[in-house]
Amino acid sequence: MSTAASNDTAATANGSASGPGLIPATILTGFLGSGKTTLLKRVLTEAHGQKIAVIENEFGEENIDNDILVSDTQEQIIQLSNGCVCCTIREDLRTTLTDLARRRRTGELDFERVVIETTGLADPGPVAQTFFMDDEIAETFLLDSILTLVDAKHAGEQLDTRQEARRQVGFADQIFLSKTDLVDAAAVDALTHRLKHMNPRAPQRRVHFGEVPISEVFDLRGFNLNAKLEIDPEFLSVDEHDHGHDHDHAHDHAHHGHDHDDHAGHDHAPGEACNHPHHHHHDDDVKSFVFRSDRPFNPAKLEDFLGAIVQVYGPKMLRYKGVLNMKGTDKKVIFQGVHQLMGSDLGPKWSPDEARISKLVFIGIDLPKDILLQGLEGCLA
Ligand SMILES: Nc1nc2c(ncn2[C@@H]2O[C@H](COP(=O)(O)OP(=O)(O)OP(=O)(O)O)[C@@H](O)[C@H]2O)c(=O)[nH]1
Repeated sequence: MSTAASNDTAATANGSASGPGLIPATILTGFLGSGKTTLLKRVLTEAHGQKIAVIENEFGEENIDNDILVSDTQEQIIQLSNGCVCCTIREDLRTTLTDLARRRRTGELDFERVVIETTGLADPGPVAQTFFMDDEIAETFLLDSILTLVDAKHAGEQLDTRQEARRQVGFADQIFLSKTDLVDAAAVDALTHRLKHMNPRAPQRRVHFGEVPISEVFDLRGFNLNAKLEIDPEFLSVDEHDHGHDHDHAHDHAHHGHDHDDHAGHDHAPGEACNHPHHHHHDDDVKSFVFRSDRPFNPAKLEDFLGAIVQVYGPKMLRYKGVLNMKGTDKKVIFQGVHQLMGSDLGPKWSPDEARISKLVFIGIDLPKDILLQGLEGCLA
């Protein structure tokens, strides 16, 4: 069972966490061997002048499932980059973070941000939730984003067979594709497409042996309520009809391929045989869908509905995020959540010439799309 499922905390508003003085934290995740350490090393080398505390999670799979982030068999290495300080402690993540913050306050340690590299088998959900469930952590740290490395060579099989790999994609605020040098362009395209269906809101970027500008790694504010939503509207309109049926390896490729190709811009006549790798369909359990409406929400109804929904489906709701048109305010309401924890924040005003369209994307495991869409429809004013 996933650790996330054991979290039965009631929905909690987390508000905006972007105040000054908060220490930004980045979660670096990705399946075994996907290139996390390679990327981190590059970033630490490139980040001259920045002091970065790195928390390496070397947790066994059993520990992850039994007790979130407590390791009793292996060391947790907290290491500060740029040759500052290295120390080793054996604690859970919360204690580790609290301790880091305390030592920073007392001047014992000096760092500007924290990177947590999770093990390749970790579900990043509980790691992310640590930042919202503990007041002291929430007052000290700001979860900047979850970065997910995806190994272009092995992701196909990993996503087919490993739920952790799919969850890592579902949680991502930013996806980095590694090892694209080992596969052909069509395979990369197919993977990109698949990942986008699983998580339409995470931008994807190829990285060759971790080479990525530091500006694309830090201060993304991907997890932040006032961050802008990165959803490609065109993609999602394709997604709507594309996901109305089960994907199946046995499907007629030419038929389905046509839908995909319309979107991907690869033209071929309907029914024409096509061996483009897009046409290997996957029944990924991590899926996404979008709610959209030009009618405003009734805030009380919406709160009741979502509160009830997360009680039931929270463990399956990896990420949900949206910009809402709420009755009673002329500001955008930015809403997001992870599992049972959700929060909202007032964003900028709708501009006079802008259509006030609510958009809410859900990324989760076998989510009851119809129940959610109909329920949300019922919350409109
Ligand atoms: N060809 C190729 N190899 C890469 C690339 N990025 C990383 N690698 C190699 O992939 C292997 C695994 O990389 P790591 O950075 O150790 O992966 P990791 O995600 O930290 O691995 P775990 O800690 O085991 O989960 C290493 O041999 C890297 O050199 C890439 O873009 N192309």
